[in-house]
Amino acid sequence: MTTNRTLLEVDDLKKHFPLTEGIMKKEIGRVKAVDGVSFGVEEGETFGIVGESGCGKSTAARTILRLEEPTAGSVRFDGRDIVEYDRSALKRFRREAQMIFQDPDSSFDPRMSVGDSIAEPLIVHGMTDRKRRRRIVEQLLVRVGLQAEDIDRYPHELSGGQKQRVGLARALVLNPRLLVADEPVSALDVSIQAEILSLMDDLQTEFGLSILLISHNLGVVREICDRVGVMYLGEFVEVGPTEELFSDPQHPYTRALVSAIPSTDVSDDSDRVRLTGTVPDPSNPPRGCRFHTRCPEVIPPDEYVFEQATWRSVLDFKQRVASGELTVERLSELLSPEQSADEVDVPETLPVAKVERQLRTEYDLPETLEDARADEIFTTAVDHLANGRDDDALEVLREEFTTVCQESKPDLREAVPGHRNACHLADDRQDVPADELATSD
Ligand SMILES: Nc1ncnc2c1ncn2[C@@H]1O[C@H](COP(=O)(O)OP(=O)(O)OP(=O)(O)O)[C@@H](O)[C@H]1O
Repeated sequence: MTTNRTLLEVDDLKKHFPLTEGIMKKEIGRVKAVDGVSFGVEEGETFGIVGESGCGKSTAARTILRLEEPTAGSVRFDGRDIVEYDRSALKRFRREAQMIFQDPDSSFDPRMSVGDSIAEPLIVHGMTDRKRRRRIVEQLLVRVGLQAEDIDRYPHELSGGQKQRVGLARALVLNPRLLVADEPVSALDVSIQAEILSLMDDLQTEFGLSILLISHNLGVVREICDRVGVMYLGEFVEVGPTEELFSDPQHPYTRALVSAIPSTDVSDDSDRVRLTGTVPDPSNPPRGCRFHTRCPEVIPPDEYVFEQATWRSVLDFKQRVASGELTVERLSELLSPEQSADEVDVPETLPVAKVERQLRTEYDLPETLEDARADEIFTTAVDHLANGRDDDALEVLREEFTTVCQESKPDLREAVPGHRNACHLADDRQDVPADELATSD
């Protein structure tokens, strides 16, 4: 139950880590782990951040809690910027904003009893009355589904699920207003996951908590989040109400993630979107839309007619040429897959027709592209490659096979009230009145 009062407000938050070299630690680049993220969490609301491993979720959470200093942007908690907190405000913030982790062991000292672990924050914050502490801890243990007698047990005597319940008790003992949960259930069995999520949901209502839930698992965020932000390479690509985001995902990346959620009908994967390629390096993110290098819906150039899947393959080919991988040497290896790399004879030039056949097979391209002019460009590029002129091949491809997705960065904009997404495909929709959008399919 939210109050419509914003507790946490994150504005254009950035956290970059320097990449250094040598003993002088010369900066040679920056990992843009979080690169301009904005969202708010209301009192009593659960906001989820979801995305693949390495997209910056944990760094965002740690920076929001000021466990890392932000590179830029602001985080306001209850209206005040956390970067400007003095010591006493920071101490209060440490009480009001708590975190739980994937591995509950990391928050426990194995030599401390469950009771002592949960009570530790009370001592740190000045509660000296031992009996009172014990009473509070016993009540909390019951509240998180354990027994008062568990107070004298030790972490090694507990199962993973029980440990996470103790982790929750410890996080709640100071009566916080915000709980940041970083992959709180991903180390647990699926049956236990549902129990812990349902417990978090109950505790939220009971304690009037706001929760920031971080997970790579869409099923988990769908379970308890009111709203979700989908993160890719340090940025949000879509932010919206959970059910809307799952039933009508606006961004191709969200569509791909949602389609990959295992269906109850295992034979039905007809709508499943398969993403090609790996997540690019966050120290050198792609130009334009960061997702364009993997996007199944990447926009083709106006000048040519392409089937969508063919255009994706052509761009994959262009990216491989740009990576400098398709040298005559590498192509020779591709043409002789039965030989090991050091056995392959590398001539100065290769037969163009053979290379072309091989590349068409590899990129699942038809014998001739639908658009005759596009086919000519492809053949010209292959001709350059087969003759060792990689730079010329790249120049032709760069000049002719362009996409707005690479050329300009889409803004995160509201296409439907309360639902933002950053995609050029949605740009046409920006001018349509919101009430029409809500009813259009
Ligand atoms: N202290 C650090 N120094 C340098 N790079 C870092 C540091 N912490 C994180 N990174 C990098 O920042 C990027 C984002 O990492 P982060 O852990 O926030 O992602 P994540 O989405 O939480 O992934 P995971 O679920 O795998 O932890 C990664 O490329 C990671 O290697």
